[in-house]
Amino acid sequence: MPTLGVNIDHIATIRQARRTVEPDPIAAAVLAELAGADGITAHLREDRRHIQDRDIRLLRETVRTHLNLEMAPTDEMVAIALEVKPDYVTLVPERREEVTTEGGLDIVGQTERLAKVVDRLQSAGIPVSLFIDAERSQIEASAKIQAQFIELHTGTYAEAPDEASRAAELEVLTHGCQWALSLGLRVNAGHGLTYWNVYPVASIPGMEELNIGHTIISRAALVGLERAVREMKHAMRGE
Ligand SMILES: CC(=O)[C@@H](O)[C@H](O)COP(=O)(O)O
Ligand SMILES: NCC(=O)COP(=O)(O)O
Repeated sequence: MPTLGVNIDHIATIRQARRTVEPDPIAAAVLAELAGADGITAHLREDRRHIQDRDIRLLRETVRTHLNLEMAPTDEMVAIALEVKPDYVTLVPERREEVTTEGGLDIVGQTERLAKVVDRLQSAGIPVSLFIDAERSQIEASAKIQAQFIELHTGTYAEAPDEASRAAELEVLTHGCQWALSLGLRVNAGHGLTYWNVYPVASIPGMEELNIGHTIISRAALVGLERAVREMKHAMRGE
């Protein structure tokens, strides 16, 4: 059964709605860990729409499980990662006008550039995960540039319009995970997972960590963060 990385971006979304100081993502990370989160994920976006640089620096000081910094593969973000030293970095695609991440990073189309970013981070002792679609070519390219992890984009699975297409997407994720493991990659997954769709993905053999945010924070707004995290841990076990 995979571990749970709680993405606290949307605690910061609520704070930024008023450009104020609450709710504090740092407090949210503490509560999430107390409730059983195995890791904390935070996405420092180029436009700082939610997580701020201050949040990342304080999370580094306070997270007791492990800190996953999601970021675009830019010089600015690499410099921040090298300074803060998260437990691992997940490289994700970003477009300023996107509402949320729309797909996986194109490793095949920018292999040389991303190889340099992966090397800079991993040479500094920061393992790198590449957020990709479960396509064989992207998985092979990720192994070629020697990333330690991939994170399979589960958005297409999550947004599947019916049971048949969802089952087909689950097969794609399962085969992608198996292929990645055969190439020596470690495998995480995330994006769009909810209490209702998480169990089949959590059941994929070899899946190491699921990064889940929006659905947990949405439930936390109604029942509290500790309960929302505990219920996600149960949902991942099919309970
Ligand atoms: C890569 C991914 O799917 C998420 O981890 C990402 O953080 C989504 O971006 P927002 O949190 O800004 O929606
Ligand atoms: N990488 C996925 C993540 O961290 C959270 O995505 P979501 O659950 O907020 O869609």
